[in-house]
Amino acid sequence: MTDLYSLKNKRVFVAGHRGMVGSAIVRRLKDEGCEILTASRSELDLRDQSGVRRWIAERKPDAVVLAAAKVGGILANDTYPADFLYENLVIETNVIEASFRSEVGKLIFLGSSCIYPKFAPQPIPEDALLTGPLEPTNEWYAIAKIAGLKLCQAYRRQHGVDYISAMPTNLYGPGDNFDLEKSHVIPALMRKAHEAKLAGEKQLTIWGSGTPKREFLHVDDAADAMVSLLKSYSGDGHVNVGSGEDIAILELAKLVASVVGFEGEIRNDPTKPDGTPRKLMDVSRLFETGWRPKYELKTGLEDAYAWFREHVEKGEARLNVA
Ligand SMILES: NC(=O)c1ccc[n+]([C@@H]2O[C@H](COP(=O)([O-])OP(=O)(O)OC[C@H]3O[C@@H](n4cnc5c(N)ncnc54)[C@H](OP(=O)(O)O)[C@@H]3O)[C@@H](O)[C@H]2O)c1
Ligand SMILES: C[C@@H]1O[C@H](OP(=O)(O)OP(=O)(O)OC[C@H]2O[C@@H](n3cnc4c(=O)[nH]c(N)nc43)[C@H](O)[C@@H]2O)[C@@H](O)[C@H](O)[C@@H]1O
Repeated sequence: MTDLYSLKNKRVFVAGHRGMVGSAIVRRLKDEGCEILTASRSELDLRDQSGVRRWIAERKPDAVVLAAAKVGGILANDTYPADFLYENLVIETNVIEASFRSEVGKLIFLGSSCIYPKFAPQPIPEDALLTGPLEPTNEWYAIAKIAGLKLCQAYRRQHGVDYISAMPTNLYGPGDNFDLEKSHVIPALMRKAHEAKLAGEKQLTIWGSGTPKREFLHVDDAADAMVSLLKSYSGDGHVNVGSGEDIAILELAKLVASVVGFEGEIRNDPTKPDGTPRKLMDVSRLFETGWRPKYELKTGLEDAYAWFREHVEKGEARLNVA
């Protein structure tokens, strides 16, 4: 990738620095020689418009990474539609507008692969956006994320600012949310397999039919891609960020079980939703820059499980989230 924007000696605000993605971006940015600005939620609630305007005006970052959001898996998205739509809309509008007011030159907004239609062509190219109905379990979150990427595009077109958007696929890794009801599939299955192994249980239950396919990316690879885009991408269109490979949920469950060392039976719970049948993104726009992920799924899962075991023993893993 050719660098167009240097982060050296820049002041970079990472919104959401305590989350899985934000903390990975902070780790990755340490190689860039920049000053990293952060604010905990108690210091700055990103839903507070005047607070966000004031905080950004006082700190004057050069660049902003917008990795703060209300995030959850399929059931959380389906259960709390108002929270997922309202909180995400307000966080992104506050941060993007306040950044523009304070003359922040560069901003990267993080969306999600759920922005695409439920039955989009596979692999999903960036131009599949707004070509069909969304997956009902996460349409609220998807609409907020579409608004966020459109807001970046609108500020770019009207005001000429260099605000870009990345759409990451399903992510996993250190710092994930392991709440059994509100998490994504990998942390949920990892915790279920770990607890079943410790308890000597003979069965583990996965949600839905096990047939949906998903694409996964280790969060450190995602953070590396985001920082690469921040330095080298300056386009009007959003960029898919993924591994380019997908796997059926039942196969994923078997892989997680083998990484954890759970040898029992895997059962289905058909009362839980499957969600979209397949969500593999076309990552050629990103791969054309030369960027590639470093983790294979199995080695990424081993890394994530090593992190989980260490932190669950110390009481530092997120097992119950609000
Ligand atoms: N995880 C995935 O599979 C995935 C996939 C695609 C895209 N993404 C995107 O990546 C970004 C980060 O996701 P993540 O997985 O890192 O989620 P996460 O672990 O839940 O982190 C979200 C972060 O946002 C912060 N936050 C939320 N509401 C806030 C508020 N009102 N004020 C201040 N801070 C607030 C949280 O603060 P607290 O620590 O105080 O709660 C947390 O630090 C999101 O934009 C998400 O859409 C994630
Ligand atoms: C990246 C995120 O993807 C999310 O969709 P989505 O891929 O279905 O998110 P997940 O919650 O990871 O679920 C992926 C698939 O795994 C199945 N699954 C099996 N067992 C489990 C389990 O124990 N927990 C969970 N959570 N799933 C499980 C689930 O039914 C679904 O088919 C969106 O709701 C968000 O908006 C976001 O975009």
